[in-house]
Amino acid sequence: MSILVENISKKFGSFQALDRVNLEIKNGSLVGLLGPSGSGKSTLLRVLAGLELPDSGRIWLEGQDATQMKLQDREIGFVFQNYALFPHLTVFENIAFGLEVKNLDSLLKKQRVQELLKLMQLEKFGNCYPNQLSGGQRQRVALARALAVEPKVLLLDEPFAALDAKIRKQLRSWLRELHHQISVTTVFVTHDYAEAMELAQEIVILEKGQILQIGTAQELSDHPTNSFVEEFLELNKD
Ligand SMILES: Nc1ncnc2c1ncn2[C@@H]1O[C@H](COP(=O)(O)OP(=O)(O)OP(=O)(O)O)[C@@H](O)[C@H]1O
Repeated sequence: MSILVENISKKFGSFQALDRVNLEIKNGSLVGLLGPSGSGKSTLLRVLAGLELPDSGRIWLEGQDATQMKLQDREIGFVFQNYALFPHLTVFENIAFGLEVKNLDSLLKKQRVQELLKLMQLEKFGNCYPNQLSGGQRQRVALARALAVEPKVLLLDEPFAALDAKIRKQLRSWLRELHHQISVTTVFVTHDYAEAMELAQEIVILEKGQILQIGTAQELSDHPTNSFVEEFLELNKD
């Protein structure tokens, strides 16, 4: 699904979290929102999800005005930094939970969960409980649950931030491969330059609620259009 963000502004009290943001996200792309803490990345993602209403501007999903549409009507999967799995449900049940809202018969549901377990390389863990899994495995379960309903957009808010560097790196290449396989339009938030560089086809740099530059990793590092981008990329290189 394509996404068009048109002149979106959002204030919290007197704080301008988003300031006239315009952004076009093509169907099937993998886009990273990158910027320092407080730059508005999560707010933009939450506005896309319908978890936050903008003060002004519009969100278009596949050409349809979705500005006032609720999360459950947007066909969006959302994954947060902390996996938020149900501890008393098995991996299988956690993934199936996403399907409860759909009126599928139990055989189809079972098949869909099995497919997702396979896709996430978690076949062996269907009967385990979240506390028997590593952080990386839990985050894959969270992704599987988000994908269970076959969303048209996947929104990821710092999905790997709570994990250690090695696992984070593994999950990045795994997510890239997954996106290659399923091509669902994906927008992820990160403050990690390396993560954005390695994962995103297109990187959006935010600062103080505004988009400073949009480009591929190569374009940004070769031609930063202003000194903030240049310094931010330089500072966060390693
Ligand atoms: N619900 C809210 N109420 C009040 N202020 C908020 C709310 N949500 C976000 N903010 C403020 O808006 C600013 C932007 O927040 P946001 O979470 O979008 O930034 P971010 O770029 O994702 O930062 P971080 O990397 O630290 O998560 C922050 O200063 C935050 O305190």
